[in-house]
Amino acid sequence: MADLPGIVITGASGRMGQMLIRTVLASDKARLVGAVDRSGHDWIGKDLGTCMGGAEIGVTVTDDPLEVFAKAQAVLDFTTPEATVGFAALAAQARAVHVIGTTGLTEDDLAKVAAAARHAVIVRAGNMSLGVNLLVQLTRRVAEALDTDFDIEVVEAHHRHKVDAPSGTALMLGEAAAEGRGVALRDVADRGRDGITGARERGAIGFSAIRGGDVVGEHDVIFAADGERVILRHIATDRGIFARGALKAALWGQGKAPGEYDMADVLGF
Ligand SMILES: NC(=O)C1=CN([C@@H]2O[C@H](COP(=O)(O)OP(=O)(O)OC[C@H]3O[C@@H](n4cnc5c(N)ncnc54)[C@H](OP(=O)(O)O)[C@@H]3O)[C@@H](O)[C@H]2O)C=CC1
Ligand SMILES: O=C(O)C1=N[C@H](C(=O)O)C[C@H](O)C1
Repeated sequence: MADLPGIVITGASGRMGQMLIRTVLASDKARLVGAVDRSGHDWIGKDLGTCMGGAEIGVTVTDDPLEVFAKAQAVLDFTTPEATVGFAALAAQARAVHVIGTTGLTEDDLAKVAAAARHAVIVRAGNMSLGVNLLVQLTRRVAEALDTDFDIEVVEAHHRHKVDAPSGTALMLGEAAAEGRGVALRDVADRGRDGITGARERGAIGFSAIRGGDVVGEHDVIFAADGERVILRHIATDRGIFARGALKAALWGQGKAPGEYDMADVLGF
Protein backbone atom coordinates (compact mmCIF):
# COMPACT_ATOMS: atom_id res chain seq x y z
CA MET A 1 0.00 0.00 0.00
CA ALA A 2 2.73 2.50 0.99
CA ASP A 3 4.39 2.17 -2.44
CA LEU A 4 1.21 3.08 -4.35
CA PRO A 5 1.32 6.64 -5.78
CA GLY A 6 0.13 9.14 -3.16
CA ILE A 7 -2.57 11.51 -4.37
CA VAL A 8 -3.61 14.95 -3.10
CA ILE A 9 -6.97 16.43 -4.05
CA THR A 10 -7.46 20.19 -4.13
CA GLY A 11 -10.89 21.80 -3.81
CA ALA A 12 -11.83 18.76 -1.74
CA SER A 13 -15.29 20.01 -0.80
CA GLY A 14 -16.30 20.84 -4.39
CA ARG A 15 -18.52 18.79 -6.72
CA MET A 16 -15.51 17.29 -8.49
CA GLY A 17 -13.37 17.27 -5.34
CA GLN A 18 -15.77 14.92 -3.56
CA MET A 19 -16.10 12.69 -6.63
CA LEU A 20 -12.29 12.48 -6.93
CA ILE A 21 -11.97 11.55 -3.25
CA ARG A 22 -14.47 8.69 -3.63
CA THR A 23 -12.70 7.52 -6.80
CA VAL A 24 -9.22 7.49 -5.22
CA LEU A 25 -10.46 5.82 -2.02
CA ALA A 26 -12.09 3.07 -4.13
CA SER A 27 -8.95 2.50 -6.23
CA ASP A 28 -6.37 -0.21 -5.57
CA LYS A 29 -3.81 1.66 -7.72
CA ALA A 30 -3.37 4.82 -5.63
CA ARG A 31 -3.74 6.09 -2.06
CA LEU A 32 -5.11 9.37 -0.79
CA VAL A 33 -2.44 11.30 1.13
CA GLY A 34 -3.93 14.78 1.34
CA ALA A 35 -6.90 17.07 0.77
CA VAL A 36 -6.70 20.83 0.30
CA ASP A 37 -9.40 23.43 0.57
CA ARG A 38 -9.57 27.20 0.65
CA SER A 39 -8.35 29.05 3.77
CA GLY A 40 -11.30 29.72 6.04
CA HIS A 41 -13.32 26.78 4.71
CA ASP A 42 -15.28 24.92 7.37
CA TRP A 43 -13.49 21.60 6.56
CA ILE A 44 -9.95 22.87 7.35
CA GLY A 45 -8.38 20.96 10.25
CA LYS A 46 -11.06 18.26 10.24
CA ASP A 47 -10.90 14.62 9.15
CA LEU A 48 -11.94 14.33 5.48
CA GLY A 49 -14.01 11.18 6.07
CA THR A 50 -16.20 12.85 8.71
CA CYS A 51 -16.52 16.01 6.57
CA MET A 52 -18.01 13.80 3.85
CA GLY A 53 -20.47 12.27 6.31
CA GLY A 54 -18.65 8.97 6.93
CA ALA A 55 -16.09 7.43 9.30
CA GLU A 56 -12.63 8.94 9.94
CA ILE A 57 -10.04 8.08 7.24
CA GLY A 58 -6.95 9.66 8.80
CA VAL A 59 -6.61 12.49 6.24
CA THR A 60 -6.92 16.00 7.67
CA VAL A 61 -8.09 18.74 5.30
CA THR A 62 -5.47 21.49 5.05
CA ASP A 63 -5.13 24.98 3.56
CA ASP A 64 -1.34 24.52 3.21
CA PRO A 65 -0.89 22.89 -0.22
CA LEU A 66 2.91 22.69 -0.26
CA GLU A 67 2.97 20.69 2.98
CA VAL A 68 0.89 17.90 1.40
CA PHE A 69 2.19 18.22 -2.19
CA ALA A 70 5.66 17.46 -0.79
CA LYS A 71 4.55 13.95 0.20
CA ALA A 72 2.49 13.25 -2.96
CA GLN A 73 3.23 11.79 -6.38
CA ALA A 74 0.23 13.52 -7.98
CA VAL A 75 -2.23 16.37 -7.42
CA LEU A 76 -5.75 16.22 -8.84
CA ASP A 77 -6.95 19.78 -9.27
CA PHE A 78 -10.47 20.83 -10.26
CA THR A 79 -10.79 24.26 -8.66
CA THR A 80 -10.61 27.80 -10.10
CA PRO A 81 -8.14 29.34 -12.58
CA GLU A 82 -6.56 31.52 -9.87
CA ALA A 83 -6.09 28.57 -7.50
CA THR A 84 -4.81 26.31 -10.30
CA VAL A 85 -2.08 28.75 -11.36
CA GLY A 86 -0.79 28.81 -7.76
CA PHE A 87 -1.00 25.02 -7.44
CA ALA A 88 0.93 24.55 -10.72
CA ALA A 89 3.98 26.34 -9.29
CA LEU A 90 3.77 24.43 -5.99
CA ALA A 91 3.25 21.01 -7.62
CA ALA A 92 6.26 21.68 -9.88
CA GLN A 93 8.34 22.60 -6.81
CA ALA A 94 7.30 19.27 -5.23
CA ARG A 95 7.87 17.44 -8.59
CA ALA A 96 4.35 15.99 -8.32
CA VAL A 97 2.31 15.22 -11.45
CA HIS A 98 -0.32 17.98 -11.66
CA VAL A 99 -3.59 16.90 -13.28
CA ILE A 100 -5.55 20.04 -14.15
CA GLY A 101 -9.26 19.75 -14.86
CA THR A 102 -10.03 23.39 -14.08
CA THR A 103 -11.54 25.30 -17.02
CA GLY A 104 -11.81 29.01 -17.84
CA LEU A 105 -8.03 29.67 -17.76
CA THR A 106 -6.93 32.86 -19.56
CA GLU A 107 -3.96 33.09 -21.96
CA ASP A 108 -1.97 34.56 -19.08
CA ASP A 109 -2.93 31.64 -16.78
CA LEU A 110 -1.95 29.17 -19.50
CA ALA A 111 1.47 30.80 -19.87
CA LYS A 112 2.05 30.32 -16.11
CA VAL A 113 0.96 26.67 -16.33
CA ALA A 114 3.35 26.18 -19.27
CA ALA A 115 6.18 27.69 -17.20
CA ALA A 116 5.49 25.21 -14.38
CA ALA A 117 5.49 22.35 -16.92
CA ARG A 118 9.17 23.05 -17.65
CA HIS A 119 9.94 21.42 -14.28
CA ALA A 120 7.23 18.78 -13.81
CA VAL A 121 4.56 16.76 -15.58
CA ILE A 122 1.23 18.51 -16.11
CA VAL A 123 -1.76 16.80 -17.70
CA ARG A 124 -4.46 19.36 -18.55
CA ALA A 125 -7.76 18.83 -20.32
CA GLY A 126 -11.10 20.62 -20.30
CA ASN A 127 -12.69 17.19 -20.16
CA MET A 128 -11.09 14.01 -18.78
CA SER A 129 -13.72 11.53 -19.98
CA LEU A 130 -12.98 8.81 -22.50
CA GLY A 131 -16.12 9.62 -24.50
CA VAL A 132 -15.43 13.33 -24.96
CA ASN A 133 -11.81 12.71 -25.91
CA LEU A 134 -13.04 10.28 -28.56
CA LEU A 135 -15.56 12.91 -29.71
CA VAL A 136 -12.69 15.38 -30.11
CA GLN A 137 -10.96 12.97 -32.53
CA LEU A 138 -14.23 12.39 -34.44
CA THR A 139 -14.87 16.14 -34.67
CA ARG A 140 -11.45 16.71 -36.22
CA ARG A 141 -12.07 13.91 -38.76
CA VAL A 142 -15.54 15.14 -39.73
CA ALA A 143 -14.35 18.76 -40.05
CA GLU A 144 -11.53 17.55 -42.31
CA ALA A 145 -14.01 15.70 -44.52
CA LEU A 146 -16.67 18.42 -44.84
CA ASP A 147 -16.04 21.81 -46.45
CA THR A 148 -17.45 25.21 -45.43
CA ASP A 149 -20.81 24.38 -47.05
CA PHE A 150 -21.27 22.83 -43.58
CA ASP A 151 -21.67 25.43 -40.82
CA ILE A 152 -20.12 24.25 -37.53
CA GLU A 153 -21.91 25.02 -34.26
CA VAL A 154 -20.92 23.77 -30.80
CA VAL A 155 -23.81 23.70 -28.33
CA GLU A 156 -23.24 22.85 -24.66
CA ALA A 157 -25.45 22.53 -21.57
CA HIS A 158 -24.37 22.50 -17.90
CA HIS A 159 -25.78 22.85 -14.39
CA ARG A 160 -26.78 26.24 -12.95
CA HIS A 161 -23.58 26.57 -10.86
CA LYS A 162 -21.11 26.58 -13.76
CA VAL A 163 -19.25 29.91 -13.93
CA ASP A 164 -17.41 29.78 -17.30
CA ALA A 165 -18.69 29.73 -20.88
CA PRO A 166 -18.12 28.30 -23.39
CA SER A 167 -17.22 25.18 -21.41
CA GLY A 168 -13.67 23.83 -21.58
CA THR A 169 -15.05 20.89 -23.54
CA ALA A 170 -16.79 23.14 -26.08
CA LEU A 171 -13.48 24.92 -26.65
CA MET A 172 -11.65 21.58 -27.10
CA LEU A 173 -14.28 20.58 -29.68
CA GLY A 174 -14.03 23.98 -31.40
CA GLU A 175 -10.22 23.67 -31.53
CA ALA A 176 -10.52 20.20 -33.05
CA ALA A 177 -13.01 21.43 -35.68
CA ALA A 178 -10.72 24.36 -36.53
CA GLU A 179 -7.70 22.04 -36.79
CA GLY A 180 -9.67 19.75 -39.10
CA ARG A 181 -10.39 22.76 -41.31
CA GLY A 182 -6.80 23.99 -41.15
CA VAL A 183 -7.71 27.33 -39.54
CA ALA A 184 -7.03 28.96 -36.18
CA LEU A 185 -10.04 28.91 -33.83
CA ARG A 186 -9.37 32.49 -32.70
CA ASP A 187 -9.88 33.67 -36.33
CA VAL A 188 -13.25 31.94 -36.83
CA ALA A 189 -14.89 31.63 -33.40
CA ASP A 190 -18.29 33.31 -33.00
CA ARG A 191 -18.93 33.32 -29.24
CA GLY A 192 -21.78 35.71 -28.64
CA ARG A 193 -24.89 36.37 -30.72
CA ASP A 194 -27.49 38.87 -29.56
CA GLY A 195 -29.56 41.43 -31.44
CA ILE A 196 -29.14 42.17 -35.17
CA THR A 197 -26.11 39.97 -35.73
CA GLY A 198 -26.17 39.91 -39.52
CA ALA A 199 -26.13 36.67 -41.48
CA ARG A 200 -23.82 33.88 -40.36
CA GLU A 201 -20.27 34.16 -41.72
CA ARG A 202 -19.16 31.28 -43.92
CA GLY A 203 -16.49 29.25 -42.11
CA ALA A 204 -17.39 30.56 -38.65
CA ILE A 205 -17.45 28.14 -35.70
CA GLY A 206 -20.29 29.17 -33.40
CA PHE A 207 -20.69 28.50 -29.67
CA SER A 208 -23.89 28.48 -27.58
CA ALA A 209 -24.23 27.73 -23.86
CA ILE A 210 -27.27 26.58 -21.89
CA ARG A 211 -27.18 26.74 -18.06
CA GLY A 212 -29.77 25.14 -15.80
CA GLY A 213 -30.65 22.60 -13.13
CA ASP A 214 -28.26 19.75 -12.43
CA VAL A 215 -27.09 18.97 -16.00
CA VAL A 216 -23.68 17.25 -15.62
CA GLY A 217 -22.50 18.16 -19.15
CA GLU A 218 -23.85 17.80 -22.69
CA HIS A 219 -22.10 18.72 -25.92
CA ASP A 220 -23.24 18.70 -29.56
CA VAL A 221 -21.09 19.51 -32.56
CA ILE A 222 -23.47 20.32 -35.40
CA PHE A 223 -22.36 20.36 -39.05
CA ALA A 224 -25.30 22.02 -40.82
CA ALA A 225 -25.54 22.29 -44.63
CA ASP A 226 -28.41 22.87 -47.04
CA GLY A 227 -30.54 19.75 -46.92
CA GLU A 228 -28.65 17.79 -44.23
CA ARG A 229 -27.03 17.93 -40.76
CA VAL A 230 -24.43 15.76 -39.09
CA ILE A 231 -24.55 15.91 -35.27
CA LEU A 232 -21.88 14.48 -32.96
CA ARG A 233 -23.07 14.28 -29.34
CA HIS A 234 -21.74 13.41 -25.89
CA ILE A 235 -23.91 13.27 -22.77
CA ALA A 236 -22.35 12.95 -19.32
CA THR A 237 -24.70 11.66 -16.61
CA ASP A 238 -22.15 10.97 -13.84
CA ARG A 239 -19.07 13.01 -12.76
CA GLY A 240 -17.32 9.70 -12.09
CA ILE A 241 -16.23 9.66 -15.77
CA PHE A 242 -14.13 12.80 -15.23
CA ALA A 243 -12.68 11.54 -11.93
CA ARG A 244 -11.67 8.17 -13.40
CA GLY A 245 -9.97 9.97 -16.30
CA ALA A 246 -8.10 12.24 -13.89
CA LEU A 247 -6.82 9.30 -11.82
CA LYS A 248 -5.76 7.51 -15.02
CA ALA A 249 -3.83 10.65 -16.03
CA ALA A 250 -2.11 10.84 -12.63
CA LEU A 251 -0.93 7.21 -12.91
CA TRP A 252 0.10 7.62 -16.56
CA GLY A 253 2.18 10.70 -15.68
CA GLN A 254 4.44 8.87 -13.20
CA GLY A 255 8.02 8.82 -14.51
CA LYS A 256 7.21 10.84 -17.68
CA ALA A 257 9.53 13.68 -18.77
CA PRO A 258 8.50 17.18 -17.60
CA GLY A 259 6.08 18.85 -19.99
CA GLU A 260 2.44 19.63 -20.65
CA TYR A 261 0.31 16.71 -21.82
CA ASP A 262 -3.39 16.16 -22.50
CA MET A 263 -5.85 13.27 -22.35
CA ALA A 264 -5.12 12.29 -25.96
CA ASP A 265 -1.56 11.51 -24.76
CA VAL A 266 -2.90 9.55 -21.78
CA LEU A 267 -5.39 7.58 -23.86
CA GLY A 268 -2.97 7.02 -26.75
CA PHE A 269 -5.26 8.68 -29.34
N1 LIG B 1 -11.78 18.65 -17.01
C1 LIG B 1 -12.88 17.99 -16.61
O1 LIG B 1 -13.07 16.80 -16.95
C2 LIG B 1 -13.85 18.67 -15.73
C3 LIG B 1 -13.61 19.95 -15.34
N2 LIG B 1 -14.42 20.58 -14.44
C4 LIG B 1 -13.98 21.89 -13.99
O2 LIG B 1 -13.51 21.77 -12.66
C5 LIG B 1 -13.69 22.99 -11.99
C6 LIG B 1 -14.42 22.75 -10.66
O3 LIG B 1 -15.74 22.30 -10.93
P1 LIG B 1 -16.74 21.93 -9.74
O4 LIG B 1 -16.16 20.85 -8.90
O5 LIG B 1 -18.06 21.74 -10.37
O6 LIG B 1 -16.75 23.32 -8.92
P2 LIG B 1 -16.95 23.57 -7.36
O7 LIG B 1 -17.18 25.03 -7.20
O8 LIG B 1 -17.98 22.60 -6.83
O9 LIG B 1 -15.54 23.16 -6.72
C7 LIG B 1 -14.40 23.97 -6.73
C8 LIG B 1 -13.74 23.80 -5.40
O10 LIG B 1 -12.48 24.48 -5.39
C9 LIG B 1 -12.37 25.16 -4.14
N3 LIG B 1 -11.38 26.22 -4.20
C10 LIG B 1 -11.49 27.45 -4.74
N4 LIG B 1 -10.35 28.15 -4.54
C11 LIG B 1 -9.52 27.34 -3.85
C12 LIG B 1 -8.20 27.48 -3.31
N5 LIG B 1 -7.51 28.61 -3.49
N6 LIG B 1 -7.67 26.46 -2.64
C13 LIG B 1 -8.33 25.30 -2.48
N7 LIG B 1 -9.59 25.10 -2.94
C14 LIG B 1 -10.17 26.10 -3.63
C15 LIG B 1 -13.78 25.67 -3.89
O11 LIG B 1 -13.96 26.05 -2.55
P3 LIG B 1 -15.10 27.14 -2.18
O12 LIG B 1 -16.39 26.62 -2.73
O13 LIG B 1 -15.07 27.18 -0.71
O14 LIG B 1 -14.69 28.41 -2.86
C16 LIG B 1 -14.58 24.43 -4.26
O15 LIG B 1 -14.63 23.52 -3.19
C17 LIG B 1 -14.42 23.92 -12.97
O16 LIG B 1 -13.46 24.73 -13.62
C18 LIG B 1 -15.05 22.94 -13.95
O17 LIG B 1 -15.30 23.51 -15.20
C19 LIG B 1 -15.52 19.97 -13.92
C20 LIG B 1 -15.82 18.69 -14.30
C21 LIG B 1 -15.03 17.94 -15.24
O1 LIG C 1 -18.18 22.60 -14.84
C1 LIG C 1 -18.51 21.43 -15.12
O2 LIG C 1 -19.37 20.80 -14.47
C2 LIG C 1 -17.85 20.76 -16.25
N1 LIG C 1 -16.83 21.38 -16.78
C3 LIG C 1 -16.03 20.91 -17.85
C4 LIG C 1 -16.12 21.86 -19.01
O3 LIG C 1 -16.04 23.09 -18.80
O4 LIG C 1 -16.25 21.41 -20.15
C5 LIG C 1 -16.25 19.47 -18.18
C6 LIG C 1 -17.65 18.96 -17.98
O5 LIG C 1 -18.42 19.29 -19.09
C7 LIG C 1 -18.27 19.42 -16.67
